Amino acid sequence: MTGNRAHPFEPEAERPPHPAPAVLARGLTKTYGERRAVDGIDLTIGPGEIFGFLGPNGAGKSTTIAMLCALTPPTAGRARVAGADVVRQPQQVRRQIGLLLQDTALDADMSLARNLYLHARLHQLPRPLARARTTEVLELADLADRRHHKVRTLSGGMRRRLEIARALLHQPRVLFLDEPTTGLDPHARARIWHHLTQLRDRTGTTLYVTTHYLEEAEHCDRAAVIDHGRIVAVGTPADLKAQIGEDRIRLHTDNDTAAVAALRDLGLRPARTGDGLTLRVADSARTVPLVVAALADRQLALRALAVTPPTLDEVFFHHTGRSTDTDPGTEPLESK
Ligand SMILES: Nc1ncnc2c1ncn2[C@@H]1O[C@H](COP(=O)(O)OP(=O)(O)OP(=O)(O)O)[C@@H](O)[C@H]1O
Repeated sequence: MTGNRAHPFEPEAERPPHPAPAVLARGLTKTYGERRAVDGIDLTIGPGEIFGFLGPNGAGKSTTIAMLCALTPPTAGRARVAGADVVRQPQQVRRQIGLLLQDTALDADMSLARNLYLHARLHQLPRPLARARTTEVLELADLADRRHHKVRTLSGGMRRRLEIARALLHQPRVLFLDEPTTGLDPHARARIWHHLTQLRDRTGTTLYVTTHYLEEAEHCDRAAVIDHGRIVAVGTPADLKAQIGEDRIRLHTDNDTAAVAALRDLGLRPARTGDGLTLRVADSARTVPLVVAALADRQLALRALAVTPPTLDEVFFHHTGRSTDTDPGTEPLESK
């Protein structure tokens, strides 16, 4: 967490003149009956940060967004978004945020420009400003040359860029995007992330992005992992990986059964994978030479050896006990 101030909930006038965090939450909680959908989360997100919010279905992502967007009040705890308190200043919060939900409706038979202009007018932008902002956000979305095309002619990725553009019409300081890449193919997903990064660089907008594609945390400045309403890990992608600090060594020998015994003698816990053995170790640079020497001692021929750093999926698994990884898996031999 960054940028904590001593008195984050002081009234506006008494606050120091430096920019407020884009999002600040302390002990934010939402209960439905007995169920704690969000259970005391703390967040500090800096202006212009791209912040990822990762978690499985039902973890509490949407409820957190709803509280931060002043759409539902917290049961306990406090939050400020763009400097405004979500309970005491909900209108101010709503004016300063953009929200892109998954089922955002665009009129497919209307032109891109018309969709945007009408949306701007709906949100009370005066006509000249609505026209100017329509042109500006079409340029930001890299869709200016299609302004008169009908929405139905767009690809899925372009459509998503148009939806993002629409959420930017009123120049929000913080844009919340709920699963913006869901339903897109990998190429289109990569383009959306490229687009989001450019957008942040050009406008300074803070982006708060939920995703269940774990590899997408790599595009974020920082990400949090939420499970059962609690944040179980937060940091840069590198921090998150370092928190579990385990490299994976995959190896294959001419006699893996004998290799298992050799590795256990070194105090390691090899697991069988489809085509060989896998080890998880804190320090692969130190372990690999020991492994190679131990195998050589037993005259076992090493056919292959590869070291991979932990993936974000492994971070998630480490913290939640669940995984979206389709990897054939590494069952410890002891459990067989
Ligand atoms: N209005 C509600 N009434 C009762 N329980 C709710 C309500 N809204 C959410 N919940 C419960 O709170 C928990 C968190 O839900 P939430 O929708 O925030 O999770 P999520 O991480 O956004 O999941 P998903 O990706 O499936 O939307 C879930 O157990 C859900 O069933």
